[in-house]
Amino acid sequence: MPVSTRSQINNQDQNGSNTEQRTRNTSDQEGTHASVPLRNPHQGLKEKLKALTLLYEQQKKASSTLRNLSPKPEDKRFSTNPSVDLLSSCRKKEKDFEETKDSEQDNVIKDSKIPTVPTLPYAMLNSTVTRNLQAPANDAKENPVMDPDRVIGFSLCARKANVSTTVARKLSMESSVPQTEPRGFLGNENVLEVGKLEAVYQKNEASESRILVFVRLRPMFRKEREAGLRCCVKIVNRKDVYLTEFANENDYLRLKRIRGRHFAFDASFSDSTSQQEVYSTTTADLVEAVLQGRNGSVFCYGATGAGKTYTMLGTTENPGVMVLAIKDLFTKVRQRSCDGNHTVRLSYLEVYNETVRDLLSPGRPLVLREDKQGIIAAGLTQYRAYSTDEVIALLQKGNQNRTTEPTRANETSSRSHAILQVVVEYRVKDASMNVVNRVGKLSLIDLAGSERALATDQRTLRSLEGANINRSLLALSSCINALVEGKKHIPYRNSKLTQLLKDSLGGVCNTVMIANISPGNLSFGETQNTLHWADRAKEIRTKACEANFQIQHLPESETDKAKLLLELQKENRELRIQLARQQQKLLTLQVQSLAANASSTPSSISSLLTPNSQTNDKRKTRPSTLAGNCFTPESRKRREDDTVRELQRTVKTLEAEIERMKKEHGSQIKKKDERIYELSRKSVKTLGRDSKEGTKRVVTRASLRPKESNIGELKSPSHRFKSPAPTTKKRSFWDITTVNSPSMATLTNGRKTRGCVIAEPAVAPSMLLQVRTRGTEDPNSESAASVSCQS
Ligand SMILES: Nc1ncnc2c1ncn2[C@@H]1O[C@H](COP(=O)(O)OP(=O)(O)OP(=O)(O)O)[C@@H](O)[C@H]1O
Repeated sequence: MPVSTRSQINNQDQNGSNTEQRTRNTSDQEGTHASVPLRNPHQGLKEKLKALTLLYEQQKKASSTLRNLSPKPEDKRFSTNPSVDLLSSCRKKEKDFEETKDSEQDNVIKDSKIPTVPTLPYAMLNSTVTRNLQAPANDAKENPVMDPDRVIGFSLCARKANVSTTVARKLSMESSVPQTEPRGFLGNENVLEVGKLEAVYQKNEASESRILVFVRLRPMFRKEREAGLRCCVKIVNRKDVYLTEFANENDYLRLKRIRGRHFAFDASFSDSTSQQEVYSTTTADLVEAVLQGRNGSVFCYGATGAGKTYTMLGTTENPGVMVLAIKDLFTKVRQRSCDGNHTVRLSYLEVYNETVRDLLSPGRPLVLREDKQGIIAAGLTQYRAYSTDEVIALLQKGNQNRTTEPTRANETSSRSHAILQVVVEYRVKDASMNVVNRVGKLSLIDLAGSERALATDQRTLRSLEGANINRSLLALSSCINALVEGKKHIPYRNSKLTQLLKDSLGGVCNTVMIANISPGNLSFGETQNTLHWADRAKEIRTKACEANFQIQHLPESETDKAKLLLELQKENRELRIQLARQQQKLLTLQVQSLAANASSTPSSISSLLTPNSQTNDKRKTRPSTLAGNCFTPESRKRREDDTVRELQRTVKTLEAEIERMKKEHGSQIKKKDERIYELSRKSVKTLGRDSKEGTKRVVTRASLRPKESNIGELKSPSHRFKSPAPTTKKRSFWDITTVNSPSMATLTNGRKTRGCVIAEPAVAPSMLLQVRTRGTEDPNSESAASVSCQS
């Protein structure tokens, strides 16, 4: 029985073997010629074997090409066998690729939209091992292939890495990275541009938001190095994380086996990255967004001892994200305080063994409630903070209250999840006097470490804590899973932690996750776990984060009041300015009038007082002197003093004059009274005689007074009923002066103003002076006295 058929032979023919062709022809010929000899029944199998051998040799060639690539010295720690140093081979491939940028690889990348650097070596490997490419994606994650070259196993992981990288890159590139960017990842452009992340945030704000995921590798401790631990994590290009699993030393069969995985994140920080760099790449933009009324969350996730607390809190010398964010926040608030009122309030709580506790004022456990703002811890203290120092003091106080215990894995292990919440409220009045209220909330979360019971402690309390920590982290991972899968129900209620993180994960929030990992190969399991969840978290989409604006429309009456208040304040300001101007003017006028008085008053007064023309002449020169030395401070003061002295002298003279006149007046009145008395006596005698003649006449003192028709018209009624003596006494100096003035006839009311007196021509000596002169001449002269008395 012929085993092989024509079709089989044809198939083999397609493989192109001349020998086979010849054999087939021979057999055909043999077949056509009468007696068909019996074929060897194993012939077909042999041919098959040949073809397979050929294929095998081809594959072997391809893998030997890879093996020939020499490893770089710094990568040796990743490999027990230099010939299979995966990372170094990848590097070499990358380098080769750089040199032949325009080669077919570009086309592959273009077609498949696979980023260049990390994918290239794997792409090549994948093309070599086509079978692996067809493997289902799910298997690819952890699919060590036991192959003589062992590289294939990594290539499978790498294929998955390609997938994840593609997802990550797509997300990043969608928003910020230009399409030509992949080449930039090749070594030269290692520096991660923070601006790109800003663009991601902006994109997030615009439509949908996704969680940004960062990875931070902690440095290896000396203790770990001394214990012979090897570093299983390598960070390349500030984005890609290569995780290598070394075989167990006791597993002799798999001693040379290496498994690995590749991950890509928004940014990955190596063990030498500074705290400031971590802060500015991950959180600085969130702080800015919070000030604009958006919510932001940063949480650290990772195994115990991986550096979460170090990243969030840091040390005194190297403060962490919490401290740097608060500092930045206050700096920005101070810069903007001129255009509104900012209020910063903060609270600090921990979730320990599924109970929520206030770290700033410890007491009874708090109850979580859901209201319009989301989940809140009822009774949580909110401190109003005014400065960074105050916040740092509060943080220290809170940390003292936080539960930490030494475990086998970490000497200062945090046994609780700590959440620092900073609420920034910004109030400002817009043009229409409405109060605009913006509220932004920043949550900074330091999670407790996920751990294995063995890694920490076996004691009861510690294991209980560990179980609770793990339970809440498990709940967190369930939520992440549900969110990634787009499920309707997200099991937030499974733990207190997820309830508190509800806003950050699925709410209206910009969220950042920092996955902390340890470098030691002993922590491979935890590191892989952390990276797995971090990779998953990248796919979580939160709701578009819009600014929390609240506009409070004031009632009309309030608006009117506010407007009125503003108007009044404006008016008040203007009036104050006017007043200041007027006061200045007044001061100038006073100075001028003082100067004018200094020049005119003494001369006029003295002209009134002294008829001496010499004195007048002397004084008349003053104005010219004043005009000459126009207000030099010394001369002005001197002149003012002179004026004052002169005025004082004049006043004294006038007072003396008045006294003298009073005396004279008194004596004249006395004389008059005596005369009246005499006259009345005489008239009584005459009356006596008249009565004898039959006529009765009543004589009063007033009737005896001389007629005062010329001035009596304007006398007050009291004048009529008072005795002459007091009336005369009451008359003032000015009345005397005016009455005696010769120009009196020209005055309407018989009264002169003070100005008129001063304006009296100096040449006409006043009556007062005449009186004095006459008085001096003949003080007892009756006629003179009577004239003055009449006045
Ligand atoms: N980037 C780093 N640079 C220097 N030291 C670090 C770094 N990260 C962590 N460490 C150190 O590692 C130790 C453990 O870190 P840390 O306490 O932050 O871990 P953790 O993840 O918070 O652990 P746990 O979950 O148990 O609280 C600390 O002594 C810390 O100072």
